[in-house]
Amino acid sequence: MRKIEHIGIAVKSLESSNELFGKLFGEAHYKVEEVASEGVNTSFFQVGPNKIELLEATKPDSPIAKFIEKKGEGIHHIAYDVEDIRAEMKRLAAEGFTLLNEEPKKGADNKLVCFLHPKTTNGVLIELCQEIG
Ligand SMILES: CC[C@@H](C(=O)O)C(=O)SCCNC(=O)CCNC(=O)[C@H](O)C(C)(C)COP(=O)(O)OP(=O)(O)OC[C@H]1O[C@@H](n2cnc3c(N)ncnc32)[C@H](O)[C@@H]1OP(=O)(O)O
Ligand SMILES: [Co+2]
Repeated sequence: MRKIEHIGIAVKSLESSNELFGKLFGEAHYKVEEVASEGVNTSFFQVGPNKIELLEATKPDSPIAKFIEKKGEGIHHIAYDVEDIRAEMKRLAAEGFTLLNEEPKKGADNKLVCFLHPKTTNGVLIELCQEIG
């Protein structure tokens, strides 16, 4: 893993959170993207070298809707940039981590992604991201 690619934050309303985080960071989000396969609307902020992803549920069975119902709004996952996602998935599976998808899937912002079950990572949902070249 090379660096943190983004931190994902679950929010109830993308519109009001875009305003809030825009004020916080002193700069507006640079992108909004729906990822229908995940049941989410996302927006992205660049804060110096760091990227923040806000996530709003688009359907009741979205992971974000379920997370907010149980834990409320807040940090939902940490995503790490990897060079070769398939190699990293193979390495982590061999180390005993539970992968939530067997094949990389299309994420937001031009990435292939894979998630690790938080039960195997001390309660933190981890996302692997590889830039689609
Ligand atoms: C926009 C695309 C992409 C990107 O490009 O960046 C994204 O970031 S998409 C983000 C949304 N997608 C996902 O989160 C996909 C991966 N998540 C899942 O597959 C599921 O959410 C899950 C982690 C397997 C949990 O699903 P499920 O078992 O159906 O839900 P429960 O609500 O029953 O939770 C079980 C258990 O897990 C705990 N949990 C759930 N989410 C998280 C989390 N984000 N961080 C930490 N823990 C989490 C939940 O609290 C339950 O624990 P217990 O109550 O103790 O059993
Ligand atoms: Co993410």
